[in-house]
Amino acid sequence: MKFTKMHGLGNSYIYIDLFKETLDEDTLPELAVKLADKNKGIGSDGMILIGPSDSADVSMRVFNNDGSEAMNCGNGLRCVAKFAYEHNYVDQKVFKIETKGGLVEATVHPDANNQVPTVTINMGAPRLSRAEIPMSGSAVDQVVNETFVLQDKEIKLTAVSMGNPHAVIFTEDIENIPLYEVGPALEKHERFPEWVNVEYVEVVTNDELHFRVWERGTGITQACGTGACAAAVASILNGHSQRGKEITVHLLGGDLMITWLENGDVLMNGAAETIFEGEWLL
Ligand SMILES: N[C@@H](CCC[C@H](N)C(=O)O)C(=O)O
Repeated sequence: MKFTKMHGLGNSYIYIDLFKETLDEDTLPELAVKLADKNKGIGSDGMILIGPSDSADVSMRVFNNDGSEAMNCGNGLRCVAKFAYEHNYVDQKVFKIETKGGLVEATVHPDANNQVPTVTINMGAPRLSRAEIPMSGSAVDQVVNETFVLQDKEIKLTAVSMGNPHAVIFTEDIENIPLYEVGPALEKHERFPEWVNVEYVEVVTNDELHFRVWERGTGITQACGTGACAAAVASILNGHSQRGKEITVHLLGGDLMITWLENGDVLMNGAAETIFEGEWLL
């Protein structure tokens, strides 16, 4: 089986091209775990499948490195867009990608050699009600700076779905956050029936945020694209940032530019890189 390892700001996945490869559905979770293993596999944050779609130009499926399947992946979308354009699976610079969390629109920005260093994804509108996150409690309510008791301590969180669930916690000191304790405890908390990605955000200015993530099904990663979108939306919902204005999110692996447009959609712009291609022999 041929594969390509790609990353978006250090958030790396093993990409399999289902235009060429055939995989048995039952083996996918186990394959993701094996490929992602840094000692016995290739090493990555998970596995992403790129394939044909009935409703869009290409499709993306995402598996975390614990084998769980996610509905969406922002860094993965930019890499899928780059891959699809560079492999001529699309012939336009603007095209649609199907995810389990819905359809998104990709715009690639190719260089003079027709290679794609950066991509903008229109992620669609964030989903903000508890039912859409999902999170227990009154279905229609939004969760903005809500007090949450976690292991007898109070934290304040804002919940945002970008097709996948995020819990955003604001901090005044990003270098001293209890991510290793709060991340796993909140990720699998019973109030999030599908579990949750956990983000800490420090507001630098109204258009600049520092960001750290504990990803559902993976743990700490260098970057999370949907998480950066959720952080920008949460910053606006909490009155720290402005709608319609680009926000630079500083992640461990680099920067993403996020804009929550007045029409409701969220734009994410950032890098996508190919690391290497290879053949999986096991
Ligand atoms: N790294 C991703 C998100 C991957 C899925 C996530 N861990 C989940 O389970 O929802 C991104 O860049 O958005």
